Amino acid sequence: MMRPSSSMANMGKAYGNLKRYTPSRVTSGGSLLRRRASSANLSSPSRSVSRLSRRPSSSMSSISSSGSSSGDTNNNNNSVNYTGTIQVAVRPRPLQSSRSMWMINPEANCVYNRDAGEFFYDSVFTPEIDNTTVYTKSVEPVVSKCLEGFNATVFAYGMTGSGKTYSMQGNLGQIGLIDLCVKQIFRHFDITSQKGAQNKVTCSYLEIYNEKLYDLLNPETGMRFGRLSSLGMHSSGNSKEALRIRDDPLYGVKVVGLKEVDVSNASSLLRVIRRGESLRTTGGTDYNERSSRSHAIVLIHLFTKNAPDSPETVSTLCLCDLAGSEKAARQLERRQEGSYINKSLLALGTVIAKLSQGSSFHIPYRDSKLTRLLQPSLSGNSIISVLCTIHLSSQTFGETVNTLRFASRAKNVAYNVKRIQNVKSGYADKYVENLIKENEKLHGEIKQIKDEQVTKEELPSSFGKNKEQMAELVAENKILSEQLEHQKRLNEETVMEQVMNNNESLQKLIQIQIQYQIPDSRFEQAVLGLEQFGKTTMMKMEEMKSYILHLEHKLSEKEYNEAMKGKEDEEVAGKMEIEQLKRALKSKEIIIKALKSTKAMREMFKEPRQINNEIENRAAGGYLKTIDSNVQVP
Ligand SMILES: Nc1ncnc2c1ncn2[C@@H]1O[C@H](COP(=O)(O)OP(=O)(O)OP(=O)(O)O)[C@@H](O)[C@H]1O
Repeated sequence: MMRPSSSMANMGKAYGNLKRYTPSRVTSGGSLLRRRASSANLSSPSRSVSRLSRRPSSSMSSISSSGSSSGDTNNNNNSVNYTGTIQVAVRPRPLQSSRSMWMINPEANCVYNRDAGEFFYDSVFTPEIDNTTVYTKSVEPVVSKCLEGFNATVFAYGMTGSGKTYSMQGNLGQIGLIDLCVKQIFRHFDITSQKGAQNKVTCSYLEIYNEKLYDLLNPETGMRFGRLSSLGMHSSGNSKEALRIRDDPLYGVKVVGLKEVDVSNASSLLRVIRRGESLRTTGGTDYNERSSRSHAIVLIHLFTKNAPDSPETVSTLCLCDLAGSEKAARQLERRQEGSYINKSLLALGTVIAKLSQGSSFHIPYRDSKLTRLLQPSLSGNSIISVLCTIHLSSQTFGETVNTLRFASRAKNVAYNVKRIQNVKSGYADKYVENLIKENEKLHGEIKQIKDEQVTKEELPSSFGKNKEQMAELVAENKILSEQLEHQKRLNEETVMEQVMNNNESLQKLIQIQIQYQIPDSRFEQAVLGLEQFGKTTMMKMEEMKSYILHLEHKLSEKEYNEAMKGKEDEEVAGKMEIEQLKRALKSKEIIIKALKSTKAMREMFKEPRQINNEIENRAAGGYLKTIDSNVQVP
């Protein structure tokens, strides 16, 4: 925790008393380069100048006195450039107690803390300063430039409860910066219209709530929102219609369907803005009873023609009251909102940091809706003034340091704004030409998306179906193969049955032969054939045993059951098959038994035959020899 030094004990009273400074650790010098992205203003004609621009020297950083204008390099006499860096002002909110951790010196435009160091800006205000003073010093010059035809952006940045809304919107006793802008614009137009100028003003108002864009001037969503609000459901924001952002060939970024209201004077513009403000999402937090839960952006479009035949100047004044960064709130809804707010502010911080470093790499504008919307302004196509509001208490030390660092980085971001005047000839053509191109591009994109959808939706699904069918076929094929195999075995079984019958007959014959001791070579051959058959049968039985095991195993397998799903009949058939095979095995065991007995009989038969042979050999000499030599014992 930071501890104020004794010399700082009375710092609350010491605003403006800081006399000596050391070089800032935080405030960067003016040697930074940054690459200007191809840019276009949110609601003004595209100015896609892409070049490296060096941060102007300090003398150039004041718009009112030193902003430099130079002739446009594209030889368009109607185009003028304005170069500078973001103007940064710091405004502390008055402290409840008299103790402050910070020293403020408005003469030196410095904020100081012993631990955090010194921070220098274009303007540093004391806490008691009013909105009008803030306006005169840091906003009025920007609006003046906007009235000359340059795009301008003013935004308030700071932690929750630090005074952003108080500054931008004001309160009952304090006129806000937005109102002061409106007054300045119409004061100027009143004067110029008396000199024959034609002016037109339109206004849009939107908020970014939980990373969604809502039109604060849309009566439909407004009414719906109002009704829900009266029911105490306003803060969900889900009922409101979210708007989309899209790239625009002419304006760089465009909010699709955002209402643009024509206003003829200051009071009607202020009425419109009040209406939008009333619809903005707010809620109570630990730091602020009426905390803004969204980033609110007012867009005032100015169209000026100094004479009926002179070109029209178009510029946009973008006024943003950002939601404040905050620590995790107790309430779930506040926490969720806070997380969106913090993420978008982080994205803004990252973009500002990259721009201030002169990064020529990718600037992550698309990381949040806020940076996406502010892209045309931040990418150098708008004069920017940032009002950073801070707390001076010790509890908010970390947040204050973060805000001051953000402010220091913003100070280094340069812009090179081009004023374009709508010359009758050429501009309209260019506009139409751009629209045609955009239209063609969109057609192409739609076609591509459709094609992709066809590919995504049809091919994979048909492929999926094929895959399913394939799996089914494989399973069916397996089942059919098994059935075929089964049939073959059944056939073999039938054959074997016949053989068994034959065997029985043969056995009978053998018995007769043994009984009557009839020497006959046919018996010999028959016995040998039976032996051979027995061997084959044994082999087949082994095969069948393993086949039965295989089938039983398969039946227990999940995959097999899956394939058999819905085919209970087949499952029953499988079981029957096993039963049949078991029966066949039993029969074959009987055959083997029979064959064994046949063999035994043969042995028995052989002995008397040998005896007989010997007798007969002796008697008839070699008769059976010929027969024996023909017999091949396996
Ligand atoms: N400079 C100031 N002078 C007097 N009162 C102030 C000042 N700044 C802020 N306040 C008061 O502090 C309270 C919070 O201010 P405000 O609502 O403007 O904060 P905020 O930064 O907009 O907060 P959030 O981000 O939560 O919306 C308000 O009651 C406001 O009147």
